[in-house]
Amino acid sequence: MATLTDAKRLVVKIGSALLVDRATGALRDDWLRALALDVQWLKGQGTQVVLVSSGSIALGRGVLGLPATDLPLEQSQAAAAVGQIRLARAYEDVMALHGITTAQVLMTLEDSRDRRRYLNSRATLETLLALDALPIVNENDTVATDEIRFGDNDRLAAQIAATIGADQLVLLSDVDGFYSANPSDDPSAIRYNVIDEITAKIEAQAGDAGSGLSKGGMKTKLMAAKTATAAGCAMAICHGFDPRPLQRLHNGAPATWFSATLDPQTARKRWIAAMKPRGTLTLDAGATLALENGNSLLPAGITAVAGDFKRGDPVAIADPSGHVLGLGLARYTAEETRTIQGHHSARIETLLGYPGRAALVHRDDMAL
Ligand SMILES: Nc1ncnc2c1ncn2[C@@H]1O[C@H](COP(=O)(O)OP(=O)(O)O)[C@@H](O)[C@H]1O
Ligand SMILES: N[C@@H](CCC(=O)OP(=O)(O)O)C(=O)O
Repeated sequence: MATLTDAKRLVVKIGSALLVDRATGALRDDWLRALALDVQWLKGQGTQVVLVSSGSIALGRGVLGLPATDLPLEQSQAAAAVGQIRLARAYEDVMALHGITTAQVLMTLEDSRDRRRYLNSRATLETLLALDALPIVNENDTVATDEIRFGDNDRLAAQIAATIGADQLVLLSDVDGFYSANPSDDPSAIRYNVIDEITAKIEAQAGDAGSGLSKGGMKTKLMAAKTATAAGCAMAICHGFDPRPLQRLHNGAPATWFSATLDPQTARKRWIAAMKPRGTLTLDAGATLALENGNSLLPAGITAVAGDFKRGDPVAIADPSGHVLGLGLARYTAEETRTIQGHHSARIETLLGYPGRAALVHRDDMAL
């Protein structure tokens, strides 16, 4: 079974009920201060951490004097606008005490559906992690309309975990795991320790959210588990209300773990391999060898470009004899590729008139 400190890359989702006091609508400062200790401890062990934090609507509604009931969309968006700025500030203040730089990342569902935006958000998150910043992600509630929103951060967190190839996702909740029935309605319900496969029986056992502040309940947590585990990321649901929940989990606090059956790299390569190519890049012998040695594909090694593709589209990669080696996601359009093919990466800016990325297909975006 997975343990927390095995994770190289960890995504932690924090539900509204943990951050915001239900009775007063105020931020739970002590809890947040203790969370910073958990983050510092994990980073000290070499784990890269991304937080997905809810709480903007719960915080903002208190400030605006809105009721703690379901709000109309415009009011919840207004509450999110007021709450998000406070939430970001609170994280910044508390993490700065430990020398941790925070970064606010606001996402919409479209950012994960559109491949270009998906690749851009992935590159930004990768860069933030490389620069040792702590990304704090939330849905961009103020602009996301009903049809195009995640609506809950359980699925957003799973999407982020899949996007950055995290190996573990922890959902800090107001319940210590997934039970055979909603434990607040059925005291005889039993908690699962490990779920290897999400069967129809398990799906039938998932209920809605219990508290007025929360959105998802177990239904969205199961959807999150499907997304995460299919991307090679193990997922835990555990109780987050008491201080230092991550250290508690590490020390054996009760939880439900959803197992991942493959690693994130393999999952990503399978995902790419299943795509339909929009064009073909033919390589020279040197580039073919470079790819076989695990390198990215540079424009210099391309001898021919077929098809019409946009940035982020899948393209087939062929050796000099036309034999298809595999698939990759292009970082340039077909037109741009034709302009820079056969040229050294240092000349890209001169040829295109704007700076570009050195690799045409990054090795992480390739399935050979
Ligand atoms: N099978 C189940 N096992 C555990 N909790 C369940 C189950 N079905 C429904 N729930 C409810 O889901 C709640 C947790 O989800 P939610 O309220 O959305 O929390 P969060 O704010 O962490 O997203 C639990 O408190 C419980 O009331
Ligand atoms: N984006 C919303 C969070 C929605 C949500 O999933 O809430 P929760 O069930 O408490 O994790 C907010 O910041 O209020």
